[in-house]
Amino acid sequence: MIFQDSIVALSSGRLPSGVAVVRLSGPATRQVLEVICGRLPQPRLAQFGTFRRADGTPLDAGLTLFFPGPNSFTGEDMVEFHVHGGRAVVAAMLEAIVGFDGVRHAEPGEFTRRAFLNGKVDLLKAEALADLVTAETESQRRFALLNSGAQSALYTDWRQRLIFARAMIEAEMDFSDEADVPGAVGSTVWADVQKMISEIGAHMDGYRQAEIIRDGYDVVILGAPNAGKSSLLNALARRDAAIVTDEPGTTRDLVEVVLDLDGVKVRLTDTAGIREEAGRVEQIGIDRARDRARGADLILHLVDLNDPQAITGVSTEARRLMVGTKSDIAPCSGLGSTYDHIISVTSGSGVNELLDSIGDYAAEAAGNASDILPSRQRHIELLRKTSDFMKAALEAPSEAAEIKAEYLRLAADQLGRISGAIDPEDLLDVIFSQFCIGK
Ligand SMILES: Nc1nc2c(c(=O)[nH]1)N(C=O)[C@@H](CNc1ccc(C(=O)N[C@@H](CCC(=O)O)C(=O)O)cc1)CN2
Ligand SMILES: Nc1nc2c(ncn2[C@@H]2O[C@H](COP(=O)(O)OP(=O)(O)OP(=O)(O)O)[C@@H](O)[C@H]2O)c(=O)[nH]1
Repeated sequence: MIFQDSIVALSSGRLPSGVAVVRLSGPATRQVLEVICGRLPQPRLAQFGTFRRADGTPLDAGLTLFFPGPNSFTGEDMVEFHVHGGRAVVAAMLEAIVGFDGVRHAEPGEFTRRAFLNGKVDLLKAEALADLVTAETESQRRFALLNSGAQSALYTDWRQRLIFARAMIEAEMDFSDEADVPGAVGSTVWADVQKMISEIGAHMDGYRQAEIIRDGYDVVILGAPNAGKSSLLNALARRDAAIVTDEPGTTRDLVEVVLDLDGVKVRLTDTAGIREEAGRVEQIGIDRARDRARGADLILHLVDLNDPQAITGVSTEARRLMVGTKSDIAPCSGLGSTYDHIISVTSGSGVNELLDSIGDYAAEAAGNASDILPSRQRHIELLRKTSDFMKAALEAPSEAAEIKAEYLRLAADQLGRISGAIDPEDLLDVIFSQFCIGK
């Protein structure tokens, strides 16, 4: 695809920085290079020199990397100017470059969008690159890197098998008048369609794991007022995120902290202490606590060993750890079997063991980030449609071979939409607007 506009942006991070990378892509690249560097540099070799405006005044001195199209990230002529990372330096470079005819500032994700439109990456890879840029934990990084290739391969394989299945069914239709066509073609084809339905189903089941990697493993601290919930949250977060007092009912709203436990993102939420007689504001907090517990992955149920009190109205499918608190002032007698952990935030006893347990459960739920999983709701919706069309193909009566073949075509098309091979236009704005500028 040939674009008239050239696009420029700062592609490296926040200024000031040691070095900043200004990236330009499009047909104006060569002309800009001839003016700013005074010549066209050798392709794909870093070259040092002075950058100048058209009137010869110097802008900065730095490295240039020229990627002639189509062998570049976008597929167009591209150049990277590696300049000193000062605000004024970058502003002067950008201003000089947008001064050329046909050059404008890039929109978020526009370099990757051009890479997609030029066939350099498919939508799955583009999404994975966005995930790689925003990855904060080790498991997010590994997952995004894996997805930048493996998801495409998996969906392409299914799509090709579906296209093959349809071709076989259509061939069988064309030759059905002839007596000696082997009827066995159909049965192998349908066995493979059945097999793909279960493969896709198993793959979709992994979406929760992908959500945990992306959004975090959801841990909720519950307990009666004064059980020591906020103290534990602060101890695990190693900062004063929640207010601690000896007054029951201190925490009224949800307080959330994000932890990185051995490369897995964990969201830890402190809640209002649950009790029956509460004032209006406190009651709202208690309702929120019960709500939050419903969707949690793990509940830490805290009980003050000196004053054990039940909590009511909590329904959740989450795993629950019973945690006895304030062991430093508790009489130590036969408490072991009721509690999974016994802790004292004051003395620190048991806190690291509890943190290790949370980390183990989170790591188990996130997996080892080596499975190929669907990574967007968009993928799930299209996979579900794929699978529904395949089921419809199987269920249609065998004399309606044409209808069966049509369902297989529809199924294959849904997979084509995931990678952007089919009908991508309506999706592009949604997907690329979530990128950062310069990517
Ligand atoms: N300086 C710099 N570092 C960077 C990037 C960049 O654009 N610039 N990247 C930006 O994301 C990533 C690397 N991704 C890249 C992907 C493709 C090509 C590229 O030139 N592709 C050509 C040639 C491939 C080849 O020689 O094998 C092509 O696809 O035709 C360059 C970088 C991370 N590091
Ligand atoms: N001795 C001792 N006191 C503790 C310990 N943990 C918390 N406390 C005290 O218990 C009181 C209540 O602690 P919080 O952490 O505010 O309890 P909470 O469960 O968040 O209370 P609410 O917000 O009212 O629901 C405070 O005075 C804390 O200092 C502990 O391990 N040992």
